Amino acid sequence: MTDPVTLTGDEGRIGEFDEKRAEAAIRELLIAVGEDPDREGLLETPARVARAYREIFAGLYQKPEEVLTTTFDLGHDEMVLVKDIEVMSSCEHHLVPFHGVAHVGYIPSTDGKITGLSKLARLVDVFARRPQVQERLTTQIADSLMEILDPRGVIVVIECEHMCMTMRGVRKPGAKTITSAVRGQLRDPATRNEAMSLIMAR
Ligand SMILES: Nc1nc2c(ncn2[C@@H]2O[C@H](COP(=O)(O)OP(=O)(O)OP(=O)(O)O)[C@@H](O)[C@H]2O)c(=O)[nH]1
Ligand SMILES: [Zn+2]
Repeated sequence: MTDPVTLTGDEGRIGEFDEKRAEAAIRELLIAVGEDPDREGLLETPARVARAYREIFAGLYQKPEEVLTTTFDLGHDEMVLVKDIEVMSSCEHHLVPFHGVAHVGYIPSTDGKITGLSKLARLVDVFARRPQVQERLTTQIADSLMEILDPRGVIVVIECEHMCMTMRGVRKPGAKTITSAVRGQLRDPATRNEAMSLIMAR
């Protein structure tokens, strides 16, 4: 078993993942849906699901500044854009997945402070691995980049399919939700259009 981790979400809450409590809750849920948690196939399920949730919500215990630690002063002052970063998140209304891709771009600060490309994908994970709505996921990525890298502009575009709209409820597989957040110089229509055409190019 992994050690308990301290909860350091951006809302400043303090706590840790309570594996025993999660396990008991899953057992209760199985009983509530009319299953028998003591039948052989389900014996390990509460513990397994608890461990799965710990992983799925791991972003609750990470701070964005912890993943954006590697920065370089390269003096590069043009746009940097990483496209098609896989997003795997959980809808906070139904606790089922929504998944798709994120495109994250920024124009570095005037002194050219940039970060490692993989760190942008790690930043997406920090916020995706929490109970989320797509709009908040999008703005949290944009705002934390602005705060930590002090860039001249940021653009975040996310395209996702929500399982709560496919496996239940309205049942519309294939429907995609697109959200965007632009900050700083990327609000300028010409710069924003340049970024959007790079994002849309296949
Ligand atoms: N804005 C937004 N809505 C979301 C997101 N994920 C799920 N939802 C929506 O949250 C809403 C919750 O609506 P409710 O009426 O409270 O729940 P419900 O009865 O399960 O709704 P249905 O999904 O329409 O069956 C639904 O319309 C979902 O499609 C998201 O990331 N952003
Ligand atoms: Zn949902």
